[in-house]
Amino acid sequence: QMKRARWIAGAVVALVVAGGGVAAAAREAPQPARRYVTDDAGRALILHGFNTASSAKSTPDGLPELTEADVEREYQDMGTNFVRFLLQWRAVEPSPGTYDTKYLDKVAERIGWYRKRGYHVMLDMHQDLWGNGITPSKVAGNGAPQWATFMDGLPVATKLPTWEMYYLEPGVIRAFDHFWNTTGEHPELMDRYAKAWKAVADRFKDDPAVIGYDLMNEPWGGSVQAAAFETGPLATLYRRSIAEIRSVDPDSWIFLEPQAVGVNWGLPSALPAFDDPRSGPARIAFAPHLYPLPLDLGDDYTAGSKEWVDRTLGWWRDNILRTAERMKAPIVLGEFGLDMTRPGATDLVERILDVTDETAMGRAYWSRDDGPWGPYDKGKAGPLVEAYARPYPRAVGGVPLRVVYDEKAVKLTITFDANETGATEVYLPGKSFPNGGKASMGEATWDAAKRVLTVKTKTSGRLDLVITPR
Ligand SMILES: CN(C)c1ccc(C(=O)NC[C@H]2N[C@H](CO)[C@@H](O)[C@@H]2O)cc1
Repeated sequence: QMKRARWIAGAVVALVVAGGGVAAAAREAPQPARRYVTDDAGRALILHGFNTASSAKSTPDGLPELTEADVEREYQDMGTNFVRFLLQWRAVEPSPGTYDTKYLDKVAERIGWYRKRGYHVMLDMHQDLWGNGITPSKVAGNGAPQWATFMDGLPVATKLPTWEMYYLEPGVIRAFDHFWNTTGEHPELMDRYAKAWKAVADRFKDDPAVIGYDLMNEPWGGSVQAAAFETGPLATLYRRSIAEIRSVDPDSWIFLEPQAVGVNWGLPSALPAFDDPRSGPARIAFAPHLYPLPLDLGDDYTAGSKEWVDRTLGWWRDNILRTAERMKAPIVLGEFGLDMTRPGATDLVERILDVTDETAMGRAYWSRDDGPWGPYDKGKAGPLVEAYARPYPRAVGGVPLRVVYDEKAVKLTITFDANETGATEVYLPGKSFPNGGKASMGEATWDAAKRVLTVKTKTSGRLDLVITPR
């Protein structure tokens, strides 16, 4: 019966998505704008990594279960260069206006493990369902501290068939309504959140590994939804947080997410453009998530439903590009992922990696945790390791136009408009590039320990840099 109910719900939502998709398809398919998150030298970065880690949602200290050896293994196996590192507001600010420097020290220690290996760290103020305090037994929810949780005695079930349904519980809606000031009774909460970001930015503004801040994970508007939410209270929170961050940190990138519901599946976001009060070009990026609806409804990326998934991927791509164009922002796909034991899972990961390559998006897989979704399950490498260990340009000395990896020919082609920002660095996995790689132009240096080929090319003109095995 439950499955039937889910199907009916899914059919309704699929019609909405189809409607959205048809409407979107009726318009000109948008082209990637070739905007990138850049490093201090101005090189375009292709961010390729994981969310680390979901375990942070429930650990008492709000830190992910992670060792430096885990970071080393990830680098050796997959050559990633990026991590979306989960923070918890409850740990940053255990009581109003008091910031836990010991927690931030422990975060800094973990960032150090990534810094040693050349990673870029995006700090994610993570929440799901508001906070751990939405149920007395803490069975669901993470992120917000207890002192910021006001449910006015409204009920929250202690057992629901799926975790997402907690978002509809009266007590959870009320907690969000107070935070967004929809009730008008707690205007201080948004300000506290923005100032918590100021405290984090003040701590990490000079850390060369910290690329920036993902202001809120999968925002949920409570009683206010869709465009009213994204252009209303969500935009207000982002503007206030940007101002607080920029009051101490002029240079880190700021990553803004749309609302999760609908947009994760392919519906358009109404997120507006945001000013960046820094001297120099804006450093504000758009950071959506991608979870194809047919998979959320229990389908696999196989047989008949593969076509549907590909259609929703097309709508998602077009709508994300339209929002990024409105924002004049580069795109980092903050989350995508699935149970890697499902049929077609590896094909879907490879398809999504191709979409991000074609559209200049960074990407962080959900998630690094041990288990059937992750690269390792009970410590054993699964199919995701090979799929994720693909050759890619970590940094490009110019503006990339196309990145195409021809697996059969073992050939990576990077087309870019060269500039004077520096050399291009390419990660080459051991499986297809056992002895490293060679470049079709410029001066190439192979670092066998890091498995990185650094290519000094001309600093002007449109170049087609082709990398093949040495
Ligand atoms: C009803 N709402 C608001 C809702 C429903 C479903 C998701 C979701 O699947 N999210 C995908 C993944 N992202 C989180 C972590 O950010 C994971 O726990 C989810 O699997 C989000 C929100």
